[in-house]
Amino acid sequence: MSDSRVDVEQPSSWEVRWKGLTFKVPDKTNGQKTILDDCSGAVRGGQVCGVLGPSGSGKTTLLDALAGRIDGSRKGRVLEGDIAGCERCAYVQQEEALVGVLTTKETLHTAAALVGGAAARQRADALLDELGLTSCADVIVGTILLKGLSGGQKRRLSIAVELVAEPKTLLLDEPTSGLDSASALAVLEKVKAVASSSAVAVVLTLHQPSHAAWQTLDRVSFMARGRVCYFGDDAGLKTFLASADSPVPGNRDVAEYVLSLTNEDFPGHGDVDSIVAKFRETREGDGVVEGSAAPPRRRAGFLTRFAVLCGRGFRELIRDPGVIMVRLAMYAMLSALIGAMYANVGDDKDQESVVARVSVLFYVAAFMVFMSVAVLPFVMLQRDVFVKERMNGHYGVMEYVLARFVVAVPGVALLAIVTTLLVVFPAKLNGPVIYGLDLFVSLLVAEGFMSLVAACVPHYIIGIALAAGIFGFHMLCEGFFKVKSEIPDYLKWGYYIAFHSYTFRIFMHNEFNPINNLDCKPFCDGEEVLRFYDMGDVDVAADFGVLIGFAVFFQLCFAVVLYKFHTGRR
Ligand SMILES: Nc1ncnc2c1ncn2[C@@H]1O[C@H](COP(=O)(O)OP(=O)(O)OP(=O)(O)O)[C@@H](O)[C@H]1O
Repeated sequence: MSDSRVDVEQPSSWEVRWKGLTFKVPDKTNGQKTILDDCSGAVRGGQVCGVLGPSGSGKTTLLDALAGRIDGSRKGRVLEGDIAGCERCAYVQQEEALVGVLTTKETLHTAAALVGGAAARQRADALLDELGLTSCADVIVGTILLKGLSGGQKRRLSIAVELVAEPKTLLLDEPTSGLDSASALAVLEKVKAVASSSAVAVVLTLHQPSHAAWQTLDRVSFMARGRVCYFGDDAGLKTFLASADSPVPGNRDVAEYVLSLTNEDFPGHGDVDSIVAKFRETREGDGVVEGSAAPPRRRAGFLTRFAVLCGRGFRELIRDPGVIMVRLAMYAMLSALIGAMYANVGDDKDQESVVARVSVLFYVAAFMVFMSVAVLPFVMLQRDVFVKERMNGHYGVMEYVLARFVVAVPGVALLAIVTTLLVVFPAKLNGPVIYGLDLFVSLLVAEGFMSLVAACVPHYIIGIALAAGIFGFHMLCEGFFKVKSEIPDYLKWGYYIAFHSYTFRIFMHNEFNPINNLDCKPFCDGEEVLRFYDMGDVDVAADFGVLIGFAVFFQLCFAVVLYKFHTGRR
């Protein structure tokens, strides 16, 4: 499909054109299911084309195909046809993917900063006005807890965000779904105005347009079971229907009539096969247009994009501190309880004290790191915004992953500091600095691991179950329940791949290495305790190196998974 895009000549005055689009997927019962069947159409810059049809008729799939978001290389699939004029297109999908804590103006200014240049910022300000968002410029988009923009305002903001980069073609999937008729009309009227003023070709899907909404459309395409029943303008539609022996009754709304005529799910529909056959005799969109390709989308440099993403991430963290605050409260509460339960244990030199110190260190290495699972739903929530922005060319994977990492560092540092203060000092353990650093690096590793899991699973419940299982295995292997030499050979790899092992080793060395004398039977000093736990050979610097290696490895894997699998292509 991608190669075939060059086969169609490019338009001079801007035009998006598709010809013979066919998409088939494997199907268990029939061998193959046709989702799009020889669909064609053309929309000029400044025009708005509405794609209508019953549910499941292939409207969204058509937009996906135009946006290049269908993976035709998957086994058993067929994707054929030619597309021109979508090289610089923006796609606004049905589900909004916006950052909830940013205001309307900030959202547009962030989009402008990612494009780069003063002109983009001016355009963002102009779009505020053009899309009727001035009155809500300082209102936040809205989160689960904080009410923000209305549905219609969010829809217009999503569109405005994409228009900042001056696309030539704008694809909108169901821009009016879930809106009342006045809001739906407002969205369509604004889109129509921007299309005219910026000469953007707009293709949008609609379900049941009101009469006023219908008037905003320059072109319409009716679809049924993946086939085009009609493509053209309003006047041509009536003529065509009359020629296809299905004239529009005088008392019927034309859009409503055609939708009932082509909806084969319910009784009373027309002969769709013959309407499609009739249209194919005379259809539009099969011609060839001449012209030149659009220049590529403008984008700020890598460092600017990285800085913008960092800025946005920190702003999110500060404005919506709920997640980090809940985590902080949990760490502080558990740490205070550990500190209280094991108060002054470091003053004692007996066997009980040795057992107690090892227990505290194991608990913190295992459970405090395990609590990083809380990161998972948060990463998954951000995933939709990432995919949308990446697909529309706002930024790439590397700057996104780097910025997420940088934004996570202060929160993780805070968790490590609070835990260290509330555990090490009341329990009078040794080496608070190394202890805190060990916990800090381990929590960063765990954050990276959880980000990777979040990128790999379709639902957070699966992710939490998976992470809990892996962390459980790590705890089992980290050298507490069974020391390294006692772990069966066939499971010894678990000790090495469990990053908890290195966290625990550093804790143990930090605690027991400085102890020169102990007042208990099996151990006369800290060295002996370490040897007992098979940790006589611990090299703290090397183990820190391994932990840092894990942190880098998980972030790289996270980037690779995002790059390969979160493309927005389906
Ligand atoms: N990759 C795919 N594999 C299997 N079936 C698919 C695939 N993509 C789309 N379909 C099927 O093709 C049909 C058309 O889907 P599409 O989402 O394009 O319809 P639609 O007209 O946008 O529907 P709605 O108005 O309800 O959103 C549906 O039956 C859908 O299940």
